[in-house]
Amino acid sequence: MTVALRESRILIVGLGLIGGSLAAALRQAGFGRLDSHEAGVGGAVERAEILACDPDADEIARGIEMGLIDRGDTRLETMVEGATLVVLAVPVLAMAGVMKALAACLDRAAPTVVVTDVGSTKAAIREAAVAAFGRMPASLVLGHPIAGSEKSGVAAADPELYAGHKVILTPEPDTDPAATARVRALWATTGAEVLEMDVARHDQVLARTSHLPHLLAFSLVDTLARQDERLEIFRYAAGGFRDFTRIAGSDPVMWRDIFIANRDAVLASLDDFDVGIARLRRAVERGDGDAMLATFDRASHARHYFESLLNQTSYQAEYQMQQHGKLRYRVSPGGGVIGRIRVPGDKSISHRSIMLGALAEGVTEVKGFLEGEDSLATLQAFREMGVAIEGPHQGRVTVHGVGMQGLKAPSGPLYVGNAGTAMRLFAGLLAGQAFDTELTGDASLTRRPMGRVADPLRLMGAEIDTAEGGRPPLHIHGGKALKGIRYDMPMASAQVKSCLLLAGLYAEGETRVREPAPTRDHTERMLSGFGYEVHRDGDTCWLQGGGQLIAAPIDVPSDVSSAAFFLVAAAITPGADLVLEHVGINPTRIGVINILQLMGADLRLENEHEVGGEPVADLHIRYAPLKGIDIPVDQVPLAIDEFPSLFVAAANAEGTTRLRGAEELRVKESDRLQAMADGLATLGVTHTLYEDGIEIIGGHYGGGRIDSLGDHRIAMAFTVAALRAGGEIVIDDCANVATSFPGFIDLARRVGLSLVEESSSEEGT
Ligand SMILES: O=C(O)C1=C[C@@H](OP(=O)(O)O)[C@@H](O)[C@H](O)C1
Ligand SMILES: C=C(OP(=O)(O)O)C(=O)O
Repeated sequence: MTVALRESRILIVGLGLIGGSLAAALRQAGFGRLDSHEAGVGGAVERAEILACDPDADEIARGIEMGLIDRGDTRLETMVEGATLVVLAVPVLAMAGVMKALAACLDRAAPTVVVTDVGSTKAAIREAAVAAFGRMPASLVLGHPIAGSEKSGVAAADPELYAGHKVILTPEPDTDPAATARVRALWATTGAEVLEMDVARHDQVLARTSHLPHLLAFSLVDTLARQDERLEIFRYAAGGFRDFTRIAGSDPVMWRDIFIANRDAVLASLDDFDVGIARLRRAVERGDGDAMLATFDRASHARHYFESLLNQTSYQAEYQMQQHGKLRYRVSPGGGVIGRIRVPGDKSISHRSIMLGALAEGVTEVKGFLEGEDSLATLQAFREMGVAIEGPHQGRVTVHGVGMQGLKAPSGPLYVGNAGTAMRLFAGLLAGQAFDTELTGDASLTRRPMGRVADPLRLMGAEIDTAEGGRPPLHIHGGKALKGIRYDMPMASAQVKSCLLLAGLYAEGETRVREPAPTRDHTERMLSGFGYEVHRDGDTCWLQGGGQLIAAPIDVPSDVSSAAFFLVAAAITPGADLVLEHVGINPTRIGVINILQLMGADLRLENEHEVGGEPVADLHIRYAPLKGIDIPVDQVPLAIDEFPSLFVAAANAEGTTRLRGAEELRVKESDRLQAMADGLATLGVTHTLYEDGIEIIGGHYGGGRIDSLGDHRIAMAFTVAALRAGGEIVIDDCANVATSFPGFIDLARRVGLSLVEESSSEEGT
């Protein structure tokens, strides 16, 4: 928790860009302004002050002139007296001298003085502190604001320099927590986000993410400049050069110091870089396009992932937000549904293809992989754990399996965006690893229940921390010996079942899961396809831990959950005649087909065959009037993701459609019962909402504006509803359609819907 900044006198030692910007940010936040009274809690009257000490008297004069500091001096001993917080903002190599000087005059400071620094490397500064003070003082909290600019000097001070940036503090085990809290308060006041890590980790992380890129930028610019003495070449330098080398304009002295101070960690990161660049060099030499593509591809995905991590949103959605603000669909009423289309690959199977491929011995070739954000998040997470994955390229992915024990600890949290499947299956798989992991997701996923997996995993011996109410993030402690359990699932969930089976691979003995109703069995099928024995007897499946997976090719069928939107579109539109090719018709997934047929849809399965252990067919649907039905309760888990579109079918059926026993819909990407009920109400569809279901009376309905709540399936369901609406339907917050159905808009237009995508920043908001 961050406490408020209560210092009465802050002394900044070293008034350059970093120290000056700190003063500017504090001033901007109101600290030490004439009209403010931060000093002292209980009514002290003195105004808080910012003082500076710098060897350059001109810098101090400029600082005073700019209103950043109250006064300053070139001698430390005259300034320390009365300071409550001292910030050392001198170059890294000057730190040792300053620490010594400080140690000599600290008795003049307030008894509770806290000292911190801003140095970019920490081990060398800790050494300097120990040399100066004889040990690390409990009131010295080392820190590093990760912000900077290629400019230098107090004249370039920027009050916004730290806003939204990270500041890493590296307290020691015996650092006074109250001192840490005060340094936190200092940085929080500048608008920075304050984190803590240990010194060694800080130096490694910074060597890779900051020091190495600076070294490369300095080197590249220098190499090119030397080759062309008149610098003629820079006349032709385009954006790529500018983007890559901006940081080569940074302060040379500061960077010299950093490379001296963080020598070992920088050399280690340079060694890694050498290996990578040598590999690329060989690929270029040999004209090995595949190798180049594999590298560029991994890098490009990693870059997008990095972006999304920063923004904590799924990556296409994030890109979309950056470019256009929030995405909205504007769907004209009417339209036809005619043609022959193929929807993208199955999301559930795509997730699993990467997971099992990564843990297998050998290389798994996947085709038909869903290039949606959910399954891409799974793919990226395995890259983070050291698995080489090529692609995806038009649905083809090559996973170089590392074996059951071959995953490496990721260097940070694994961010799985919007994907519940990824988080829950990962929980099981990661519980069995030797290393710790943290699983995070976007705002929607962070609201979803994870106790359903954490609780049974704990029974197996896993150690998992969740946020309040069993919500993400999940902290999974590695190195725990798991034991097989017999588990009666309280809800019909394939995610929970799959999570436990994956943990069971790492558990001693047998892991048995009983499901209250059949749920999708892709995990079991794929495990069998990878040579791992999975048994089933009635409602229970089980496996023995300790086996291994052998890579096998995977052909991912089209996703019946995506096909569902077009099945419903055709089912409700007079004159419709549509073929959906190569759709997965696994018996645990065909609830939507069964329900539509019960409602009277003219829906036939053609060209049925099997690919890689999963049945597929072309689905041929023509318009026929629908009638309301009571949805058989045994169909609910088999159609769990298809209800948003089925509700639209119900709104177009004659009579009443009743659904009960579907309380699971309340814990999906949104509360889908509520979200659909609200949208149907907007369109004027008569319905009654229950805790576990809904009754919908079919009939005519109008247009309106719908909030999809960022739920992909709500957005697509109401798009389809427009085919029979009396007016235009506008749907907000649609970017997450890309999580499961990239290209939805194009296919919708291709079959005959009329819609445009627009951003909420455009006219007519
Ligand atoms: O195992 C899977 O791939 C899935 C299982 C279902 O979730 P539950 O297990 O929570 O029902 C489903 O809603 C989800 O889209 C995918
Ligand atoms: C519920 C869904 O997915 P997940 O649980 O993986 O987020 C879905 O795709 O409808």
